[in-house]
Amino acid sequence: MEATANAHFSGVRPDGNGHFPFIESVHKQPFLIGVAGGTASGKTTVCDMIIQQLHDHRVVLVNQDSFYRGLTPDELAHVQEYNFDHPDAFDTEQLLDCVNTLRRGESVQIPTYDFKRHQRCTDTFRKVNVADVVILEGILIFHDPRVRVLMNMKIFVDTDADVRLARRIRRDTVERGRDLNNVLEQYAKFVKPAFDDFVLPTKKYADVIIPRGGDNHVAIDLIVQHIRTKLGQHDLCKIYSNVYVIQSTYQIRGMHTLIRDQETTKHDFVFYADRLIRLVVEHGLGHLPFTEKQVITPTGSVYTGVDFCKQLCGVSIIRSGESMENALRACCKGIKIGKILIHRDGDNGKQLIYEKLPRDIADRHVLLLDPVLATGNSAAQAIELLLQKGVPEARIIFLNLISAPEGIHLVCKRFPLLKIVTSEIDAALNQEYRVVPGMGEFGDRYFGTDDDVFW
Ligand SMILES: Nc1nc2c(ncn2[C@@H]2O[C@H](COP(=O)(O)OP(=O)(O)OP(=O)(O)O)[C@@H](O)[C@H]2O)c(=O)[nH]1
Ligand SMILES: O=P(O)(O)OC[C@H]1O[C@H](OP(=O)(O)OP(=O)(O)O)[C@H](O)[C@@H]1O
Ligand SMILES: O=c1cc[nH]c(=O)[nH]1
Repeated sequence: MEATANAHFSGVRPDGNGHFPFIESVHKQPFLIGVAGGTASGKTTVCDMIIQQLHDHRVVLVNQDSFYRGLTPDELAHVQEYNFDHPDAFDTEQLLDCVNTLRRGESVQIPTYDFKRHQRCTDTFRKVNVADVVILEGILIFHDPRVRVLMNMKIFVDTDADVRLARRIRRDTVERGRDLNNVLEQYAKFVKPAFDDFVLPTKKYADVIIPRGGDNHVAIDLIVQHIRTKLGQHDLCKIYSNVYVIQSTYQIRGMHTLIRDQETTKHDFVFYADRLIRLVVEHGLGHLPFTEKQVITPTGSVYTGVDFCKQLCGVSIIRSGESMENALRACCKGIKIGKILIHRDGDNGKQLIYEKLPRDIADRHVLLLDPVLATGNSAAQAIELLLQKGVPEARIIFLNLISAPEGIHLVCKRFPLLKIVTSEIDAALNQEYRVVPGMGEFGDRYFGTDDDVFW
């Protein structure tokens, strides 16, 4: 039963061992942020605030401190002479290995370091799972160019030396039970010179310098906004400025998880596909031109707002595109909706069979509706027809739920002026031109025309 459903939805058949070649998770590289700065500059506070504000994304923190090398018996005997602030005090090779493992989408075991014994805890590790964002934090995290080059964003926390010294004295005496004289001696002998020689020179690599550390709420808000924008951007959005992916949130990921799950019932599939379609439609409408409009409110005051674009229509690609019509009608009262039927001849060839479009379509902005962009052939046929009818390319907005990179390349190269608004970009097409991971045959799942499935 499951195998039937599996083979149907993904268009993939199991190999001789019963494995489905495309059933593997497709990972996206995490966004890597480096946070450097002098001792007790407030790096931890900055990281905590970023994590807190990115609450709807998975964020993991990796401290450079975890990669301190344990001291040898000889070094331990002369611990007062040991320079914990020198780059050699860290096992950077191991840090690099861990970061590369996380970038490959695998979880990793991070060592734990005992500040009291100056030793690694040999039997305790911290398991770090892959996440949307990985923050690397430490005084010398920008020192090694091999680590630096992996970072998507570099932040330097810049706090006055006297503030840092005061915090350090407090932390080391109160939290780490050290003697005040030792703390001051270590600071003068190692911490300060190493800051000048190794930490401060890495400030030039920072993309953002935060004065006053965790107290600087404005800087942290701006950083979080930037990270959010970057997280919502697929690499293809960087290549084609006319591709828009709606901002991913856990809410949206949850809906995608449901519609992509082969075990989701027709009822739930329709419910969650409809919710996502509504979001895509609202987002797409946001790309239409607005004109300024003033109204008088019941308090007699003037409110300066905007007026929605009037000359628009929808065009659905039969049959899956029809699933998007209700959402469009719900947002735009009385909107005209034309239809185009394209017949799939084999898997790659497309033939236009039927069209019924508003007569004045050339004067309208067109929202083209189809939940799946796979090879892009259906969309390209539909767009060609709209252009023949006189619709300017720049007035077409193509709305869909899932796009394959192949379809995006085809449509964007051929029609660079139109806009694509989608809710997720998938990994690829399989040999049968189905989107993977995908959601199977959208039309069959939405309209319940699949007899083989088990619901
Ligand atoms: N005495 C001693 N100092 C150590 C040891 N290991 C690390 N350090 C000190 O720990 C410091 C690194 O951590 P910091 O950047 O100050 O710590 P932090 O808590 O991340 O700092 P902020 O979050 O910026 O406040 C270095 O300056 C080292 O001198 C140790 O085993 N013994
Ligand atoms: O980018 P492409 O490779 O052209 O594939 C995408 C097309 O495939 C699906 O329609 P399908 O032909 O399965 O018909 P349906 O709408 O009746 O399900 C989908 O709704 C698109 O129209
Ligand atoms: O994966 C695909 C490809 C085309 N059409 C679909 O509905 N799904």
